Amino acid sequence: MPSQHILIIDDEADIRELLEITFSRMGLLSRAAADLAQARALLAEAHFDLCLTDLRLPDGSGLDLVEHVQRHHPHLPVAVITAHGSMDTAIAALKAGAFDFLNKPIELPRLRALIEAALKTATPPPDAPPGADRRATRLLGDSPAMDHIRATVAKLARSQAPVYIHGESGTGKELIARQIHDQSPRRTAAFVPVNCGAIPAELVESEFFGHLKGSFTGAVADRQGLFQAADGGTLFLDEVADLPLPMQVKLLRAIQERRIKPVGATAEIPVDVRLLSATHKNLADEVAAGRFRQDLYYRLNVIELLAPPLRERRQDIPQLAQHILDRLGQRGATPAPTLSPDALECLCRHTFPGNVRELENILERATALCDGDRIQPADLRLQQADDIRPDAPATHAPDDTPSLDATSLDATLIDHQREIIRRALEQTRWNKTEAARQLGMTFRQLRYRLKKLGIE
Ligand SMILES: Nc1ncnc2c1ncn2[C@@H]1O[C@H](COP(=O)(O)OP(=O)(O)OP(=O)(O)O)[C@@H](O)[C@H]1O
Repeated sequence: MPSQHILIIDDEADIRELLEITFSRMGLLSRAAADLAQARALLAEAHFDLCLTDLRLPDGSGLDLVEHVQRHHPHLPVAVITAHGSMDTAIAALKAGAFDFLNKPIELPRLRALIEAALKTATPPPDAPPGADRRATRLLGDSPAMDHIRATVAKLARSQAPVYIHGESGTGKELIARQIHDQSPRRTAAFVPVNCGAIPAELVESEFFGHLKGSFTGAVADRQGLFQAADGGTLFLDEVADLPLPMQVKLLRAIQERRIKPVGATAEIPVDVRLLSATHKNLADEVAAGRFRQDLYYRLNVIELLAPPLRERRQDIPQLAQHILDRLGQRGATPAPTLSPDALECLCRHTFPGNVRELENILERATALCDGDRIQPADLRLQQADDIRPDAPATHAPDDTPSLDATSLDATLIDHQREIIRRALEQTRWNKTEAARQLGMTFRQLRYRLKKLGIE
């Protein structure tokens, strides 16, 4: 990469020299500035591919430079050098838009990894390797909220900062995380999603960090953990609020040190992983309740992104519905039916407690149930679906369960409800609180419905 230029900003001459020598060994050109004023002047006169700045400078802070670059050279990545252990300043720099940070004393392998990653962000990301699995759908939607999310995703893809995505279930948090990865220079390495709530507490450490053969009963062979699987790529911690407290401590350490220790190993292994996390819970409340460590919260929540509920961006519904129907058509033997204008209007009025995932379920069911090639309002079964809305009043106390009246609720729908609820229960290993959440209803409403449908 002989033509790439790096701007070094540090007031200590020997650090400038060390960096210049390192870069020239990497085949990179560099120029150095001793303070902010010199740096600004150099930025105005020459083109750079990366800035590396100390935070404490004689005429201001490296954060001022991060802000200056954000404003005047928004595509130029800036990394900051921070004093060892000063995590607060590192986080402030990431929030201000720094691409990444480097602790003093500078470790050369880490410096090289940072430079390589930064220079990749400065050039357009390569195409995915042939045969790569392009699972992720595009983020669809015409609403200003989705425009904002797409623009933010494009910006965040250029940074290494941890991003915390929150929003109701089914709003597209995982899809957003995939998009950040897919648009980032890490896209040729793995995107590894993990549902933190689904791993038994006693196996979490081994799942995350791997283990050596014989390190515990059942460890019959060496096994790589999720951090190693995501090395060079992105680890997506879904439902991060469900991580057991002892594991939270270990995760924090792994993030800060950028090293992990497999269970049973004596030596640590360096890892280069970008962390994205999500939960439908309010993580700040979890911290206040003592269920989530504040220091880890602070470390994961460097940049926060909200996935808004579908009812707040109803104008996205037609495009999403069309996309879902097209996909169903590609999967099935016959083309998917189309929505009648009335059916579309009904969808646009629905509240979607289960968000886009609920829209997918409604359309899949309607495709199976409709006559001919047109979905009519009745095929959507929205009345009944609204019946299980979280905000729908719980009209029946669990103990005055009404008898099933086949005339008011047709048999197909009952079977369907039974199947949806049973699937949710199986997915959550019969955790009713979690199943109720996934279904977008209260625990009381689920209990009532279980009785009514005779599931126990
Ligand atoms: N903007 C969107 N464009 C296209 N598809 C979307 C969009 N948002 C969500 N989806 C689709 O909706 C489904 C649910 O999305 P996803 O799994 O990302 O939600 P989530 O918020 O992570 O849910 P949970 O909190 O339950 O894990 C997926 O099939 C996803 O592809």
